[in-house]
Amino acid sequence: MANNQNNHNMHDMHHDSMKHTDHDMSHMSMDHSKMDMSNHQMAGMDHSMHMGNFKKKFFVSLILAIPIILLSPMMGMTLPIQISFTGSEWIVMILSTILFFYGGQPFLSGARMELSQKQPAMMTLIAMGISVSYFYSLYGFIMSLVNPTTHVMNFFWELATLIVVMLLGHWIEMNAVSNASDSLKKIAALLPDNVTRITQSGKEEQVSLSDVHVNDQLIVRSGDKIPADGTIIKGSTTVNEFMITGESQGIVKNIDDKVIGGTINGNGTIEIKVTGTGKTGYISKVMDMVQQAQNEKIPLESLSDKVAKWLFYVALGSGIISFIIWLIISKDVGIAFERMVTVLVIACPHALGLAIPLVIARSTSLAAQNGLLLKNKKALEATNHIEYVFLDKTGTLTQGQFAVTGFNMISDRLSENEALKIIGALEKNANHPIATGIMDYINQKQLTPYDSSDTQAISGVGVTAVVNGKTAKIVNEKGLTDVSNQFNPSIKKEYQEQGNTLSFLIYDGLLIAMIALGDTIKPESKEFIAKLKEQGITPVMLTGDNQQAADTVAKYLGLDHYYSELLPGDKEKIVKEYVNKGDKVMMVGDGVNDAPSLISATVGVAIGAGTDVAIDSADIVLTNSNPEDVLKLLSLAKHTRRKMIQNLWWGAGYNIVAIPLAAGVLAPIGILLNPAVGAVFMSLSTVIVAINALTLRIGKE
Ligand SMILES: Nc1ncnc2c1ncn2[C@@H]1O[C@H](COP(=O)(O)OP(=O)(O)OP(=O)(O)O)[C@@H](O)[C@H]1O
Ligand SMILES: [Cu+]
Ligand SMILES: [Mg+2]
Repeated sequence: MANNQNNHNMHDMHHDSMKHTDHDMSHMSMDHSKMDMSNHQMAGMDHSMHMGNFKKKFFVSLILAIPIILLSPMMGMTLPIQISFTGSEWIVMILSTILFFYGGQPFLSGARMELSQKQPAMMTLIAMGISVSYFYSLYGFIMSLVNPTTHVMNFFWELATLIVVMLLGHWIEMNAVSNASDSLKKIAALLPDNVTRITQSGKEEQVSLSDVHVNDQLIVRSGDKIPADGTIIKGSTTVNEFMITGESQGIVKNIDDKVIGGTINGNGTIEIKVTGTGKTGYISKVMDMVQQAQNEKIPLESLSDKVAKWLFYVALGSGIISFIIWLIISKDVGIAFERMVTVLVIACPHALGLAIPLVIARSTSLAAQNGLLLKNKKALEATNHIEYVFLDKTGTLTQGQFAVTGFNMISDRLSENEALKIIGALEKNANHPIATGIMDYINQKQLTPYDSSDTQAISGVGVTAVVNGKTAKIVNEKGLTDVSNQFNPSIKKEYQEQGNTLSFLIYDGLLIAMIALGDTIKPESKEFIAKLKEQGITPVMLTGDNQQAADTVAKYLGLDHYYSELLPGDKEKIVKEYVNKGDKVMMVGDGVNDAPSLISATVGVAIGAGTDVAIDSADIVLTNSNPEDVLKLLSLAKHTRRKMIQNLWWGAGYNIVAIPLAAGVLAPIGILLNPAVGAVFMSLSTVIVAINALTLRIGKE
């Protein structure tokens, strides 16, 4: 019901009418305690509260309107079922008065709100429309009582139909609004009420979800919804994470794998250890993000606000002008008033107020279902103008799952196993994908790493720590500046040609060993690069890895541009250079070393499996680790924009035709709308806008 002049406005209004009206809450399936959400976090909820309100008012008003219509003499027309008797005009007047105050109440208090904020808008227009009809009719009624021979027309029946149609229109519309933001609600309603917890003594107990805490152990049977975020401690299964990633295929999960509350457990029974529930849970965080995104304004929205404001004055002006002209032509105040009311009603910029928000609501929830989390609304808009996509290599274009492909001793000071134990000591606490690959290798050999202290990452180079009292380092070639011995370059040649990443162990200033690791390119990456190029977007790879490895990947993927051996600062510098030149740049990355450049880019996109820093720095998060989701993002951005512009036309542009029509320019050829028909037109434009928003899809290109 509120047009979105601004969000505060909306909220205030909701609270305002919440105090005054009773709500039908029965349709609300959401349990607040579960997710700990306030009204402000879920715009959709506010709307549905009003729906209850409009629905009831609509039906009551409809019942009141029937006798009014039947008992009213309709401007000379005689209906077959026309009834009137002595005193029946009193019934009409009394029922109309009730209808005006009861059915008109949402519009009247909405208008009061708008006026108190000095922002007259659609509620004011509607309120003016119904007030003019009511008070003029009342005046006509009194006049004909005083002097039965004067013929002052009243249009109580038109008032009645107008209010009924307006209530219906707003009810339908709220329905559409809440459908658009429905998928968020669906996510919230995902969690089961009761869960099975394992007590300390190993027994099973049923508890309600609100009593579950972090570190509790829960049993999730096959087919059940997973009630909280957690780590699997027993069993294995497949999980359907459709709600979060848009990917409907089950994902295999084993012990130590993470599961997300709200997703659906497939064929296995598992025990999980809870890592997050309620507010700390993943879904709750996602909803916060989405909500935040909906709270800022994009340029098209500010435009629609401005147009809506103008429309108010245009409507008021046209209303007054048509009143004057019709008064001159017809010399009948009643007819002139009727024209004015029709103009006021038809111009209600209702559809306009909803044009953009509805598309945004639909677009954000569509995005969430497809594994694209928009942390920032402007980012989606900016995505439309992207010229360059900068891509991190490791973890973005490649799997980021390293396997050791070779291990060569350079010095014979230490044994192979000793060298590996030192490497293990360095890598066991590191979180780089290389570290994970190396640890797998060491574990396979069943070696126990030494203890280490003072572990420190050398960004873009490697790791250093103190092991057995001496300084140990694992570094790439950049880190080989101060070693006392040399190595024969022929040992690295073959590995390098195959695009391996090479790391060297330095212990106590001596170069000890070389370890080569290979990563695999994601199968989707090649097509992704090709499609970006097709769309005229230039892909550029930015990597901290060595030149050879970068070159191999670039050649394979058909990338014409790449930068290698970059330190985190270098990535940011390159991004900034382009941005400062005025280029629109999207950065896609996952690692710690991508975070600064994600912030600097026009649009920063983090790959979901990435590090928290990357996710925090990004504008958009892809929950799947599939780079092709960038294409979905581009498509969504394009379609969203298209729908917004279409909706602006439906919401505002239709007035170009409707206002003159309502004012009666076609009266000479016999077309004259009455206020209720005007209200139908205004509702129609809103419904069109809503349907248009709901049909937003992500394209295939
Ligand atoms: N824990 C580590 N163990 C061994 N080498 C490391 C480690 N961390 C970083 N390095 C070395 O530093 C290089 C750059 O790392 P950095 O994290 O900056 O980039 P990256 O993530 O590997 O590549 P990309 O930028 O494509 O994601 C790596 O290629 C590797 O040679
Ligand atoms: Cu309206
Ligand atoms: Mg990286």
